[in-house]
Formats: sequence, C-alpha cells, structure tokens
Amino acid sequence: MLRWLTAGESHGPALVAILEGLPAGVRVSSDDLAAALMRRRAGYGRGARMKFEQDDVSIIGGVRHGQTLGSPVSVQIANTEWPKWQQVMSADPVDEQELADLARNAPLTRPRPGHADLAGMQKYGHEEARPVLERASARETAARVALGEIARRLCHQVLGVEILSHVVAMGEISAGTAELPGPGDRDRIDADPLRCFDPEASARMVTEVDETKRSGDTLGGVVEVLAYGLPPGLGSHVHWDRRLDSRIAGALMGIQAIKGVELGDGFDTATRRGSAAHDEIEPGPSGTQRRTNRSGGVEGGMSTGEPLRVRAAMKPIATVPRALDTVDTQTGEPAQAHHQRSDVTAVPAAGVVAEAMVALSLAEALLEKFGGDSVTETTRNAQSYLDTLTIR
Ligand SMILES: Cc1cc2nc3c(=O)[nH]c(=O)nc-3n(C[C@H](O)[C@H](O)[C@H](O)COP(=O)(O)O)c2cc1C
Ligand SMILES: C=C(O[C@@H]1CC(C(=O)O)=C[C@@H](OP(=O)(O)O)[C@H]1O)C(=O)O
Repeated sequence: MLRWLTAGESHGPALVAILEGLPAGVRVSSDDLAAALMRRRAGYGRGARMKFEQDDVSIIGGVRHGQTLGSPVSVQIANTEWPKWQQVMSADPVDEQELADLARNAPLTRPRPGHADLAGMQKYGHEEARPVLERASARETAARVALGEIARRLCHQVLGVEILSHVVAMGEISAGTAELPGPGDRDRIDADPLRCFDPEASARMVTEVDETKRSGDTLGGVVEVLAYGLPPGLGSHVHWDRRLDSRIAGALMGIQAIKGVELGDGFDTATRRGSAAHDEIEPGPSGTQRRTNRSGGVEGGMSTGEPLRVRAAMKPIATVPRALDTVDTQTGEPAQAHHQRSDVTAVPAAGVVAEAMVALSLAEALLEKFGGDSVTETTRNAQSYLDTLTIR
C-alpha cells in the first residue's frame, strides 16, 4: 500500500513529506526533485513571492546513492523566506510585545471570500485568519510535487508511463485541442509561458492575464493531464473506492481551488447519444484497439490501455487585488477583504500539481496490481501480466 502525508505551513521553516510503500530501486536524486519543483514555480501570472522565494529541497531518508531503499522516503523543502517569519510563525511562545510590534503579524480579521479564511476561523475557533491560511495555502503543493516526482519515476521505470499536462483554458479563452500533446511534448509545453500547447491561444491568454492584472482581478482555467503507456486493468470495477476514476477525481479535487474534474469527454458525453459516446472496439495489429478515446482511458473504473485523459477546473485566485466585500470579524462591520499580494493566476502551476496527484494515484494502483518490494520484482510482475493477457 502506498501512503503519503505532507506537513508544514506556508511561512514556516519548511514543508515536509513522507512517501511510504515504495519498492527499492526507484532512481531519484535531490536534483530531480529540484527540477520538478522549478516547473511548479513557473507560469505567467504567478505573483511576486515566486520570484524571491526558493524551494530548498533535500531528501532526508529512504534514498541512498540515487535509489530508493524500500524504506519511507522523507523530503524537506525549506522556505528561504523563513528568517522574515521566524517570530510570526515560531513553534515556541514568543514575547507578546515583540509580536504586537510586528506589522507582519497584524491580525487578519477581514476574511477573503473564496479562501479558507472564514470557514476555518469558525471551525477551529481562531479570531483571525493567519492560523488558517498558513496551511490552506497552496504552498503545500510543493510537497506533493516532490512526492509526485518519485511516483512518476516509479511508473516510468516499471511500465515506461509518460505523464504530462497542459493548460486548455484560461478564463474564457480555450486552446484548440484537436491535436493532443504526445509523450515527447513535455519540454515544449514547459517552454510556453502558460504551459499551453496551442501557441496562438497561449498568446491570447498572455494578453488576458495582463488585462486581468491591470484591472485588479484574477483568473481561473482548466488543465488537462495525460498519461501514456498504461496497461489495461489498473483500478477495479468491484468497489467504489477501488475505481481508478474515483481515485483520480478525488486526488485532483484535493488540490486547492480545483472545483471540477472530468474524465475523457466527461460532461460532453452526457449530451450525446450512445452511438456517439463510446469507444468502439476493433481488431488491431497487436490485439484489440479503440477507434476513439472518448472515455479518457478508463472504463468500469479500470484503465483500458488507451491514454488517460483527465481535466481539472480551477477557480480564480481568491485574493482579488480589487478586494471583495466581506465583514471585519472584530467589529462585525462591512469591510474589504485583506490583500497583500497574490498570483493573478496559477493555472499553469496547477497543471504541474495535477500531474503529481495523477502520478501518485497511478503509482498506488500500479503497486496494488503488481506488488513487489523492488522495482525489478514489480517490473517482472507487470511484464508477466502483459505477456499472459488472455485478450489483447
Ligand atoms: C498552485 C496554486 C497557487 C495558488 N496561489 C494562490 C494565491 O496566490 N492567492 C490566493 O488567494 N489563492 C491561491 N491559490 C488558491 C488557494 O489556495 C485556494 O483558493 C484556497 O485554498 C481555497 O480554495 P478551495 O475552496 O478549493 O479550498 C493557489 C492555488 C494553487 C493550486
Ligand atoms: C507560496 C506559494 O503559493 C502561495 C499560495 C497562496 C495561496 O493562498 O494558496 C498564496 C500566495 O502566498 P502569499 O499569500 O504568501 O503571497 C502564493 O504565493 C507556492 O506555490 O509556493
């Protein structure tokens, strides 16, 4: 069983994460994790913090000389901004007067609509939003991306799986998706300012981000994750929580600000007649094949062997510069929501996080199906399954 956990606050000393249940022999180094984290920081429309803060990543356990050991892998991502936040976020009690004098520690009593501030204050009994937003912040997704990179490497080593993502909509601007990016297009997508595969749409998206920023507003959008090289039969039809689609949907909805998930043609499928909704099966050169991939590579909760295709819709950033109406919880009076700085949009980064969540879900399903305590054993098991598939 693959298990993972993250901890740490946005302005704390570090994020930490543990991934348990990996076989021995997954090839990974700190530089690999640093490269994965760089991808998450990029993207046109990210805020000032992305420019001055670094992800200072180190592997604390579970890896030796570039290979996993089979023990829990533990990762730390230090926040280079920590020195400025040492008193505000100190784990130990701090002199009250010293704290009161810090502008950085001013109580945040004007909760932002769309963020976790108000519901979190009510639920945990906090009088201001700092203790909520520190953990609600998507800073935490850095830890998921680090673990997702290890999961991605496992899937690639065992089955040659390639996972990538691209931005298919930014606000009202949609990319042309007649041509899907292939396994080799990862670098080209990353080189685009908005991680969009359609250069013409990307240029219009850049203009839209600029105009949105000028008007003091924020943007959401849609990302698509693709996974190539999956065998048929990951996940299962036998129970709701073993379904691959249910796990992937849950994993993607668990990303901050994701409000919708769609497998394959998703909501469009519901508008079609059955004859135009499914993927007809035909004999091919190496076994059965599909004429189309409307399902997005999952039927009956199991991978079909076709590419996985899943979309996630992100709402616009909640910290709107032209601040939204709220109530000052200290006075009960109408007020403007607190705002210091924020991303205009983080859709390109959300794509990288979505890849990580898909990689973790696929690694879990892969280990469940093939088991193994070493990558060699897992690969042997996977190969034996593929060699003996009764229907190809
Ligand atoms: C990569 C990424 C970056 C984000 N950056 C910001 C930001 O700068 N400001 C902000 O208010 N929300 C940002 N968010 C969104 C908030 O984390 C999110 O609105 C908040 O957690 C509430 O969303 P929820 O209702 O889905 O929980 C970001 C989300 C992601 C995935
Ligand atoms: C720090 C990251 O993202 C942060 C996510 C975030 C939020 O509210 O989710 C708010 C912003 O932080 P701050 O309010 O301190 O400017 C983003 O910069 C990161 O992705 O590494």
